[in-house]
This record gives sequence, structure tokens and C-alpha cells, in this order.
Amino acid sequence: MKDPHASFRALAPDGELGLQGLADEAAARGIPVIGPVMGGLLALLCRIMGAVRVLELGAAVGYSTTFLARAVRDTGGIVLGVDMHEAHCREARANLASFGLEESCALLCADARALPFGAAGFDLVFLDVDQRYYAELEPVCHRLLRPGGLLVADNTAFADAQAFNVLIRDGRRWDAVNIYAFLPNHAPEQDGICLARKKQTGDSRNDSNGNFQGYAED
Ligand SMILES: C[S@@+](CC[C@H](N)C(=O)[O-])C[C@H]1O[C@@H](n2cnc3c(N)ncnc32)[C@H](O)[C@@H]1O
Repeated sequence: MKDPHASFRALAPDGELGLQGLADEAAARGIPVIGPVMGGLLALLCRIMGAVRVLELGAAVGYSTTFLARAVRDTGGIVLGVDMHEAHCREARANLASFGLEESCALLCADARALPFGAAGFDLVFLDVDQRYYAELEPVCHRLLRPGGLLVADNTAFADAQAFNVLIRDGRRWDAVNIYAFLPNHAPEQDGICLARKKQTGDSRNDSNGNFQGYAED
């Protein structure tokens, strides 16, 4: 392929499924949103997993929340979007209602580092707050996920995410892949995304050579 960036950009979904206006408005205000490829990936993962309890940390004005809410509407689930800015939560609530998704989501104004619930059993957590907080939020995400649940972290190629990237390599707690990717219309387009599954009892344990060492007990 001569110019993979141009080729893949041309294949990005058109019109962002009715979300182009919201994306443009967010961009004009300096609010980075995940774009249609990352949105499509999140929705796909929710559907593959049959996720019914989804948590989003960093909902902003509801662009990414819309992809998640559309997916969990199909699974009979709900997405809880969290943002520390009350004005963002208000806007996200209104934007999701304008897409007819109020039944599939709830918005909570809170700091992700001080959420008012313990081991909540979420199927999927999407992490997209300020990367300065990622390392602090790694154990929080682990606590909030059910065993076998999936953490998706955006922007892991940012310098501030590096401490998180080191933590997530812990093979006793997570099965993780961290990918440096080209994501058309994502802010920024060249970025890292991490998929990490919370390990559960019965998962096989391997040594550093990949040799089977028995089963994990959590
Ligand atoms: C990059 S924007 C999220 C974009 C959104 N996920 C999308 O694609 O539409 C980051 C958001 O995280 C929020 N935020 C930053 N730090 C936070 C924290 N500690 N707790 C909760 N929200 C936080 C900001 O207010 C901002 O709205």
C-alpha cells in the first residue's frame, strides 16, 4: 500500500453515524473525542462481550458515550458515563437524549479517582480522562471490573500514560495488549490504545518463556 494513512482515512466511516456535528463542535471547543474508528471498536467489543454493565471514565460531552450506549441498547445493558465537570455531564445528558438514548445511559458528575462504589462488577471500563491520572486509576479500574472484564484505555502513547503502561504489563492481574495505532479522525490520529482483560480464577499462569505453571487463583 503506497499511502496507508490516506487509504485508511478514506475507509473511515462516513458521517460518524450522525455524530459529525457533535465531533465538530467538540473540536472547536478544544475537547478531543475518540472519532468513528475508536467508537466503532468500543461498540464492537461491547457487542462481542454481550456487555451489559459498561463504565466510561471521561465522558466529556457524550460523543464516545453515544457509541457505547447504542451498543448496550442492543445488549439490554446500560452505560454509566463519568465526568468531573458538571457542565460536560449536563451536555452529555442532553446530547444522548437527542439521540433517543436516555434509557441506555446515566451520567455521573464525579472525579474518577473517588467513585462512590466498590467492586462494582462492570463488564467493560473505558478509560479516557487526563492521562496524568491513569496510573492512579489502574487499581480502580481493576476493582470495578468483574473477573474476566475488559479495560480499554485510550491515548496510551501519551507521555503521561507511561506509568500506567508499566503497571498494566503485570501479567498476574491483566492480560494486556498495548497498540500504537493509526486511528482516522481520532484526536490525535496516531496514538496508543490498550486492551486489558482482568484475570480470573482458572486462567493459566505461564513463566517468562511461556511455559505453563498452573492456574491462577485470583
Ligand atoms: C478527552 S476528554 C473525553 C472525550 C470523550 N471520551 C469522547 O471521546 O467523547 C476527557 C474528559 O475527562 C474529564 N476528566 C479529566 N480528569 C477526570 C477525572 N479525574 N475524573 C473524571 N473526569 C475527568 C474531562 O473533564 C474531559 O471531559
